Amino acid sequence: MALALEALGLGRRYGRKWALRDCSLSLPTERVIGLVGPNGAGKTTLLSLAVGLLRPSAGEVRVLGRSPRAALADVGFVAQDKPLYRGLTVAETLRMGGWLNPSWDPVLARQRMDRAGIPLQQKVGSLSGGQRSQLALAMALGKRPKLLLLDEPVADLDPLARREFLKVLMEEVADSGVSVVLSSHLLADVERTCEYLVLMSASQVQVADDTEALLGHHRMITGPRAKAGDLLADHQVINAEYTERQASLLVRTNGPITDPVWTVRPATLEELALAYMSAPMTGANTVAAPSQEIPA
Ligand SMILES: Nc1ncnc2c1ncn2[C@@H]1O[C@H](COP(=O)(O)OP(=O)(O)OP(=O)(O)O)[C@@H](O)[C@H]1O
Repeated sequence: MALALEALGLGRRYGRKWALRDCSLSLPTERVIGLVGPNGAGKTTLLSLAVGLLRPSAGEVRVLGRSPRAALADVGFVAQDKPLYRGLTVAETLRMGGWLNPSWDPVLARQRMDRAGIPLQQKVGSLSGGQRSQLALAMALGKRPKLLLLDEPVADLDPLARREFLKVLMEEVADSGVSVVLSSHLLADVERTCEYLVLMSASQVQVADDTEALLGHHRMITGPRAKAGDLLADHQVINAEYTERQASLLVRTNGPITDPVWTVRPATLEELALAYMSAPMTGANTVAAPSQEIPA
């Protein structure tokens, strides 16, 4: 089966600055995939390359096994700024969705508006930011796409609307098998919704894997700072924090940690994301283990 999104050495440069570099990814279908990273990490750039709004400066991206242009009819995209015609009513906007998309599902799009309590006769220009987001999402879902790319779709929804929207997304994945890639800064939402995670920072993908597998491979470890060197030798330390006597380390384990001086517990997704996002980079898509020296 074709992948939802495949990138090979993908990069995009503005002048001399790389917005995205050395990005190689194989994202599976029929999942909700979270794209997480700090401001300026390259998330929007990756999504824009995937829908053909940007051309790569290096490498290649394929969407549903095709070029972005060839896959466009099967891709729903909601851009961060959710562009809509302010002079149209909600009903006119939905009708336009029908004219533009052969696979348009008017019932689904209208249901989304009903569930969000948005009147069909209201002008788009007079909707609140959150209501405009709901409409943009209804337009993307109404297209009945095979792949939905959503750039911070829930950022300006209230908590109830956010929960409702994420529930709808998960239902859509279960019912229609749509694949979803969504960027978000809201780690709690990502933890609840996403079965697969792509962590980005400094214009590079740092790690991409099943959320469960990622959580299974990482541990939070605390113990005596003086013994931290032993761990650095055997496991990949993603992030380390030290007090005078104590070390708190997030590690990617290479096996069980049996030394009783260490307190070992599973990492939360938030700890994992923050650790990778703040880890220094050594090269393409790799995470540097911190220096083998324990800072004084
Ligand atoms: N049109 C542009 N011209 C020059 N630099 C750009 C342009 N668009 C993006 N960049 C730069 O590329 C880098 C990646 O930006 P991008 O918008 O992809 O980040 P992001 O992860 O989506 O950030 P955010 O979470 O803030 O939306 C940033 O350093 C940004 O300043």
